[in-house]
Amino acid sequence: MDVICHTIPVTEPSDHTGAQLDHLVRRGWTPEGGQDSILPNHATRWLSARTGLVETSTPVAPDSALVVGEPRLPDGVRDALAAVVGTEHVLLGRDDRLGRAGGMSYVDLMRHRGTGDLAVPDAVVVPADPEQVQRVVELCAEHRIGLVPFGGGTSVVGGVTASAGDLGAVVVLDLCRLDRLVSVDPVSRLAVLQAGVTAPDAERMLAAHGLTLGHFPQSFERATIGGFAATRSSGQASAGYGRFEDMVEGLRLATPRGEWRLGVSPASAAGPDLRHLVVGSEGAFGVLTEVTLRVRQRPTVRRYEGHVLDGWTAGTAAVRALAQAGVLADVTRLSDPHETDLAFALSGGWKTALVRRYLRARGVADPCLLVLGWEATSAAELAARRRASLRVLRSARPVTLGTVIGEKWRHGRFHGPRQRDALLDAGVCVETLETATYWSNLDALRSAVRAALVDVLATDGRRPVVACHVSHAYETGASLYFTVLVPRDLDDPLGQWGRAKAAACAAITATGGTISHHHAVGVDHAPYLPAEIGPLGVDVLGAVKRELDPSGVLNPGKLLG
Ligand SMILES: Cc1cc2nc3c(=O)[nH]c(=O)nc-3n(C[C@H](O)[C@H](O)[C@H](O)COP(=O)(O)OP(=O)(O)OC[C@H]3O[C@@H](n4cnc5c(N)ncnc54)[C@H](O)[C@@H]3O)c2cc1C
Repeated sequence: MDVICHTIPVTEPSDHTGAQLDHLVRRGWTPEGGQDSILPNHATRWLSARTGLVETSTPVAPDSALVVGEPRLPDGVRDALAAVVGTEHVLLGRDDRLGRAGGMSYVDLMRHRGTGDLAVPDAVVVPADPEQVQRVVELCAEHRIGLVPFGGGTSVVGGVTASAGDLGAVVVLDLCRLDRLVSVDPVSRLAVLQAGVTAPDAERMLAAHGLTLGHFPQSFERATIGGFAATRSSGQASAGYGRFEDMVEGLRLATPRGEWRLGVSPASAAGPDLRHLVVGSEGAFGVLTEVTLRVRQRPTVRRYEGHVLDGWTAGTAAVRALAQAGVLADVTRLSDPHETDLAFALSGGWKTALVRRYLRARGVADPCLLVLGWEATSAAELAARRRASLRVLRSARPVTLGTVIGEKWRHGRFHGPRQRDALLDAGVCVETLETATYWSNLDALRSAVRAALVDVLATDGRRPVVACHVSHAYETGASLYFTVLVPRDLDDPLGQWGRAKAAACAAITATGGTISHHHAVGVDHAPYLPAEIGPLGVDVLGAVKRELDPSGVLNPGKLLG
C-alpha cells in the first residue's frame, strides 16, 4: 500500500503545560502590544461621526479584578486524572484556568475585561494522545465531572463555556498536545490529523507533501482540526475547497461508551452516514481525537481581484449567476454597501479616496465590493477558470478594480479580529452573526436581520453600523454574515448586545434562515435549534446524546441546551 506514515511533532520540544496558551489570549486576539491592534485616528474619527461614539477609551480591568473561585475538583478525581496524563498536565492554577474560561464572542471578551460573571473551569487537563483522551472521558463519566473539549477556543457561540450544569465540577480538556500529522495517503489524497492541530500547523505539515487542506476561516491562526469538525466550519475559500464537513472522510471519537471510529470508503450505501452525527456535535457526543481529511494538491498560482457592482440586488444576482453556472471563484465574497463603506472608512488614505472618486465617476451609486480569488496548480488552469467566471460576471456590468484590492484583501484576510481588540478598547460594541437561506429569500432575510439589529441598538443617540456580506455561495442559496458596530452602553454592555442578538435570532427564525451557517449552536443558539429541526429532531439528538453520554458529562449546556 502506498501510504507514508508520519508522526511529525509541530514544536520541538513540545511543551503544552500552560505556557503555550497564555490566559491573556482569552482577552483578545492580538498579543499584548501588537501593532495591528491599534485603531488609526481616522477610523476613530469616522466612528465618532458615523455612530455617535463619545467615550473612546475603555481599558480592560486588571486580571486581579476577575473573580476565580477555588477548584472544586475532588482530590480523588484529580489524582486519577494525574495518573492518566501526568501531574504536570492537570492544571489547577488561576491563570491556566482563566486562559480556558470561555471563547471569543463579544460577551466572552467583555467578561474577561471584568464585566459580568466568568465561568472558570475547576481544572484544565492536557492529554497527550487519543488513548489518554479516552481514559479522561471515562473518568469524567464515572465521577460525573463535566468535560469541555477545547481546541483553539475561538468559539463565538459559547461552545467552550465552562458550565458544570448540574454536575459538581467541570474540567476543560485542552487538546493542544494532540498536534501530529498521523499519516498521509498521497494516492487517495487523504491525511489523518490529530484533533488539536491548528490550521497553520496543518497547512505547514501538509505543504511538506505538496498538499493543502484549503480551509481558511478568519479564525485560521488559532482554530484546530477538531474544532472545525465539531462545528461544521466553513472557510473563506469554501467555494473552491468545500465546507469542512465536505473534507471529513473519517473520525475517531472518544465517548464514555468507548471509542467510535467511522469512515472506511469515499462513499457508502451502508445506511445513514453516521459521520454526520459526529461532525457538528460540538463536543456533546464525544471528543474527536483524529480526523481523516480529503486534501488537495497545493496551488502554485493564485489571483485575487476586486470588482464593484452597483447595489446589493445586482451584486447578489451576479454571485447567484456564478454559483448556478458552476463557475464560482475559490473565494467569492460580496460586501453590501454598508460593509463596502465600512471597509473604505477603516482603511482610509488617499488610495481609498481615489477609488471612491473613480466609482462616482463611473456612475456607481451604491458600491458593493466583490472579491474573487482563484487558486490553481497551473497558470493555464487558473486562466481558464477565471475566464469562465468573468464571462458570467460580465452581464452584471461590474466596475473592475484589478488585483490591488483583491491582494489587499488576501493579505489582510485574517487581520479583522485584531482590530476588534482595538475597537473594544475604544468603547465600541463589535460583534458578528451569520445565517443562510435560499436565494429567493436572501433579500428578505437580510432586511429582517438588519431591521431587528438597528431597531434594538439605535438608542440614546447611538447609530449602529450593520454591515453584511455573502462569503459562501451555493447553487440554491448563500450565507449572510453581519458585522455590527455601535457605541457600547457603558452601563449595561452585556444587556445591550443580548437584546440585539435575541432580536436578530428571532428575525432569522421568523424569516426562514438557519440559526447558524458556520458558527455552530453552542450555548447562544441552543434556544433557537428546536424551531429549526423540530421537536422530533431534538428528540433524536437527545437519544443519541443519552446513548453515547449516559451520565451527561460531555460539554454541558451546548447544542441541546
Ligand atoms: C475572529 C473569529 C473569526 C472566525 N471566523 C470563522 C470563519 O471564517 N468560519 C468559521 O467556520 N468559523 C469562524 N469562527 C468561529 C470558530 O473559529 C470556529 O467555530 C472554529 O471551528 C472553532 O475551532 P476551535 O478549534 O477554536 O474550537 P473551539 O472554539 O475550541 O471549540 C468549538 C466547539 O467545538 C468543540 N470541540 C473543540 N475541539 C473538539 C474536539 N476535538 N472534539 C469534540 N469537540 C470539540 C468545543 O467543545 C466547542 O463546542 C471565527 C471565530 C473568531 C473568534
